[in-house]
Amino acid sequence: MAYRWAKYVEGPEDWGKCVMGMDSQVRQARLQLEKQYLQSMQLINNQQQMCGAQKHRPTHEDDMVRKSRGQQIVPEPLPNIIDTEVPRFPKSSCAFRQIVKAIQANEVLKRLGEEQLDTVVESFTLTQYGKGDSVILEGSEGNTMYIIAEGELFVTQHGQPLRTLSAGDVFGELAILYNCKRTATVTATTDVKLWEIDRQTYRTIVTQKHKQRRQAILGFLKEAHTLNGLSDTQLSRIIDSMEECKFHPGDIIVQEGDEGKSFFIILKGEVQVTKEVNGSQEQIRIMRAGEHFGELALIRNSCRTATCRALRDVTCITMSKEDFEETVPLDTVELPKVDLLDIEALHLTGKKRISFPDRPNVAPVPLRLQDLVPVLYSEGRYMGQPVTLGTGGFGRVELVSWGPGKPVEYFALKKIRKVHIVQTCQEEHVKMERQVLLQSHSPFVVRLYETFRDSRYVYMALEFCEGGELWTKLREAKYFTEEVTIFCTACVVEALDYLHSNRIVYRDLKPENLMMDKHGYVKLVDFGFAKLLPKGEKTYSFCGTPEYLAPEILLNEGHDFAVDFWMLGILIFELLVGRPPFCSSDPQRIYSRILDGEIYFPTYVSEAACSIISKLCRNRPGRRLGNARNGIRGIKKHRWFHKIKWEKLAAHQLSAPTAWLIKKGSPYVNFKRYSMDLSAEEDEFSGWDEDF
Ligand SMILES: Nc1ncnc2c1ncn2[C@@H]1O[C@H](COP(=O)(O)OP(=O)(O)OP(=O)(O)O)[C@@H](O)[C@H]1O
Ligand SMILES: Nc1nc2c(ncn2[C@@H]2O[C@@H]3COP(=O)(O)O[C@H]3[C@H]2O)c(=O)[nH]1
Ligand SMILES: Nc1nc2c(ncn2[C@@H]2O[C@@H]3COP(=O)(O)O[C@H]3[C@H]2O)c(=O)[nH]1
Repeated sequence: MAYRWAKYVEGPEDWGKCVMGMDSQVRQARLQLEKQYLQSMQLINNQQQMCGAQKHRPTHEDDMVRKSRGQQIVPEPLPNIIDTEVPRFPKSSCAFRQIVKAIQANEVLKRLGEEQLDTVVESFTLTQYGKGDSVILEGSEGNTMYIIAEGELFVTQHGQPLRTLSAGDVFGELAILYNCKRTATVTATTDVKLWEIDRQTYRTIVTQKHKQRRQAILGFLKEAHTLNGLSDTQLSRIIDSMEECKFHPGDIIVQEGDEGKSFFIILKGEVQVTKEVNGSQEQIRIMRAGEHFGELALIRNSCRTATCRALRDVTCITMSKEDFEETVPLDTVELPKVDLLDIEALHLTGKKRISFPDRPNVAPVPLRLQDLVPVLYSEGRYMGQPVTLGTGGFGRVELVSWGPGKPVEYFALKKIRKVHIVQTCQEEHVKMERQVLLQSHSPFVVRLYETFRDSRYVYMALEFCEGGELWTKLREAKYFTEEVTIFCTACVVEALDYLHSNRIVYRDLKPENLMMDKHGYVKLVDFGFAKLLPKGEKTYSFCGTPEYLAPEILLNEGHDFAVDFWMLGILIFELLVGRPPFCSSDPQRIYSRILDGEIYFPTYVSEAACSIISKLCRNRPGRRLGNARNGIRGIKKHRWFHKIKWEKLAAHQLSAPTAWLIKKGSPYVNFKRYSMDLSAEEDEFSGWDEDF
């Protein structure tokens, strides 16, 4: 289908949140935004023209639907990386510059902060290969990234020549982010010298630096008397909303008499504070790293009371008044004695937050593996073979029911190959999946009745979602109507609400992980990446599906519940459009687009949908809808969801607009057909699975 694309600019109520930095710049940027907004609204309404910069218009490749399932990036166990000392290797300034230049030419790595960059560069080691040596073999697992110091190499794929690489070129760069398979072979055509760095070293540096920086900023915020009394969780949210800005010597950051719109914390450099006395500027003080300014006008709702000027190169983190208010209400700034988020949570639970229908998380009678029998295909080419509902790298999910003489009741039996789990070091994740699912009692989360084990498999007896996968339905329909999308994602919001209030972050939202019951209600399945996360803490594992990864995961900044809101925004987009907003056959391009953060919408997408997606997919996690002080209620109250009666949805009292997607017939009619699994599985006796 051919349609036009537009870049959405958040509406007037969001303008203050769109722009950070100096007040005078804010005013200019607002005018610009206002102009763009009016233009884009006109264009969206007319559905006639492109808005935004033409040169960024999505290419033909972007326009294609996602035909294959998103490849999961499995969290990698990296024990104690955070506490490890990274090796450093002194380099000549010429070598240093060569490495910096190569990094800065890379779409993802160029976003490293100054301190991270220096340490990363120092950690590269020099290695040599002879003419004819293969440095990378297509299909092998990658752990190292290279920059060519001297010599030439040749790239081939499936035996076909691709290109020549020479001094300064980077290759094998994806391996620095995660454990991926090499996509091409790289062979030295001369003797070569290469700079190399492995993933563990890179991640250790980046993660350590982010942690140190976060700790330092938290320390500064705790010192700020105006924020005295805010909890660590609130301060952490403030950090998640703040952006870095730089000023040159002489720049006026805050002008006396101007309207105050943001406040600043100095990370580096010196800021002079002056006040006008009898027509001339009198210095009041010099402020340095750790001190903050610009809060007075913000709190008093008055004009700036002094001028603040950069004395040398200054780096600050800054936050707008609107963001500050969204994170922590201003009227509580001076005297919050208790954790507001706790009060909010109490208030919510007291208000009979979710009234689930009475569905205990247990099967009618105790389940035993020997009581379950496979359901067999009753027609077609697989007639008489066991019904497989789905497969994954782990094994498969089969349809089973009680044995003869019992009432007909179906279960989905997930069989996980133990050898595979041990080989890929996924024991902890499978255990976590079991723990989270057994503890979850929500109609929007697939129920786990019982788990079993034998010498080859661990088993999960799951509630059978007979409506099938949303992914398959989406491929059949190409894209969903707004009504269907609203309903599906409302179910997801309920699931996230439930999980987050139980401190569980999901981390793998996508249509492939959503299934429907027979009425068309949507449930989350596949909790392989779910994690219990204490309040205010971050987790650092790199995992998810490329198109759905949040910027903070890509940047190894540490992430928390806000990644689920980002992924919700991507999901809404994919359901409405048929493909995610950041899409390419080349993962590097996906990542660079995610980090650029510009979303282009086909013009048929409603303004309300553009608005909610843009708010969920804000780059800074602290600024995302769902992560502000109203929590997930902020999402539920968004106008895009105005037709959803949340209490009725929770009680399954709404008729699902998805019902027409579900075929009637055999219990497996909504599933693809699979032939029988004939592979011989190995035994595994290490005992990691004794809880199953
Ligand atoms: N409760 C269920 N009811 C019906 N079918 C199911 C159920 N759970 C899983 N399936 C089917 O099995 C497939 C694989 O299940 P699941 O996603 O849980 O496994 P996974 O290993 O975690 O998969 P992947 O390797 O894709 O991550 C699903 O895509 C779906 O088709
Ligand atoms: N797939 C592919 N890789 C290329 C190309 N040109 C250079 N390379 C590099 O070859 C490398 C092979 O291993 P990786 O997949 O890790 O990373 C790949 C790229 O860095 C190209 O055109 N295609
Ligand atoms: N008025 C005043 N502002 C100061 C002083 N020292 C630092 N500042 C900072 O200068 C800032 C100017 O902008 P604001 O009035 O928003 O907030 C002010 C304070 O954060 C001082 O002695 N007087």
